[in-house]
Amino acid sequence: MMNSLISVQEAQERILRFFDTLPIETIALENALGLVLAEDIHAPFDLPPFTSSSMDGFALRSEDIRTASPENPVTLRVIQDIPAGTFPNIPVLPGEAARIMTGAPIPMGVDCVVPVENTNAFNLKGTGLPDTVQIVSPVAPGQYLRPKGQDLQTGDVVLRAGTQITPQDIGLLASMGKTEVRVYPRPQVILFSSGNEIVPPASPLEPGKIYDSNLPMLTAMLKANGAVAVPLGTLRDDPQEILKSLERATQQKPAFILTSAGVSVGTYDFVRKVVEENGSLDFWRVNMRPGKPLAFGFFRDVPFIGLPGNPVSSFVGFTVFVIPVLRKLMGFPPSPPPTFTAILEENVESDGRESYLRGNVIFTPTGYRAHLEGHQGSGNLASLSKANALLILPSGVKSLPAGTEVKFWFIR
Ligand SMILES: Nc1nc2c(c(=O)[nH]1)N[C@H]1C(S)=C(S)[C@@H](COP(=O)(O)OP(=O)(O)OC[C@H]3O[C@@H](n4cnc5c(N)ncnc54)[C@H](O)[C@@H]3O)O[C@H]1N2
Ligand code: MOO
Repeated sequence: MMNSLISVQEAQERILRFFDTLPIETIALENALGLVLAEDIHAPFDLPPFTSSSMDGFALRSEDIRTASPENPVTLRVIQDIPAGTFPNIPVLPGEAARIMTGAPIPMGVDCVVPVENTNAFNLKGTGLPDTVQIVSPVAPGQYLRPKGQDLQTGDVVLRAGTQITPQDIGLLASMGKTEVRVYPRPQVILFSSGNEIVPPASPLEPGKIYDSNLPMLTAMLKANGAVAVPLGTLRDDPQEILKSLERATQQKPAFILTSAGVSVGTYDFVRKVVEENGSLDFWRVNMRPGKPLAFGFFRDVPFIGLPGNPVSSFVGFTVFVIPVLRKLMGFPPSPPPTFTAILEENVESDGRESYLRGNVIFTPTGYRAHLEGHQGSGNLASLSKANALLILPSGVKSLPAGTEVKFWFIR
């Protein structure tokens, strides 16, 4: 068999060049979490929209209470009650005060609010409006007011195109009355597992069969990265069935088709063959460990990514190749995943392929320290589940001694 491995970087580039950002869509704000904004957002009005009190207390003229002290309190006439949600129409004149609650608009004529703690009406809960109030200390003009437009002024840029929408952004957009935003939408990805030995977790486990871990794992990885996953079950090792299933998948016009297994050199590895005969195969082997038999091409005119069947290989292949594709489709700028450096606590060996080893990294006062986590066989999901990082050995490196630096990505 001819050895035609391409590097991880070349494989990434060869895949990414066939993808573009998806056409912009307007979607409901509640569905926008995690998506990338495709428009600048300007404040449609000032925020806060009116000057309000920041304390429960009394709104008044600061000059009226300049001399107030516990020994010589100033008594003012209480002329109105301003609960939050109302709008006051009566101005406050010299010698007068309005009872006001946090968030309520201030009336005309006042320039400050005195918190209840500085009055003789310390507990306002459930009390009727008093005729007078005694103020026991002065406050400066402007105190305990939240001025109109303090946070944002009409027309200010609130969020820039390219921002990934967070829960706090959703809160901010809602505070401006927004119900929809223009975003790069979620790509729809159709995925299959494959292999005659694979059965779905609900069914009885007969001899020679194993439960399908890849379809649920890859579905979850797609969702975790913002895509709409459409898992369509397991392809049997039968070229006709694989062909029919892939044809059905193309009718849904997915961003791409993702499969696990059936891409290696086994007698019954038909997935790659069906793609090759009904489209084109760009490459199918990468100089990496695990995850070498990774296939990329087109089935008809739909991009196809075939991940290796070994569950850890599938996980690593998804992390290295599928996440960048999703990010590009969803309008993220091209950038490598956050990469950190740790000191190895043990010797680490590989075979010279670019390697992604399961590790555990802890933070210490002198920086991150890393050790391998469990058996590195690419079928072993328990060690992957236990690991919190993938330790990355560059291509050509067969060993790294304890005490040297290793690059890593967090995976939990
Ligand atoms: N002669 C060679 N044999 C193999 C090579 C090779 O270069 N020469 N590469 C090995 C490597 S590395 C990998 S990775 C696998 C990949 O093979 P396939 O992608 O064709 O996958 P299968 O052979 O069908 O399955 C591999 C392994 O994974 C299990 N599997 C498959 N699907 C699932 C699933 N949905 N859930 C859980 N486990 C799954 C399957 O039962 C096999 O044990 O090929 C090596 N062989
Ligand atoms: O590449 Mo295989 O993925 O080493 O297990």
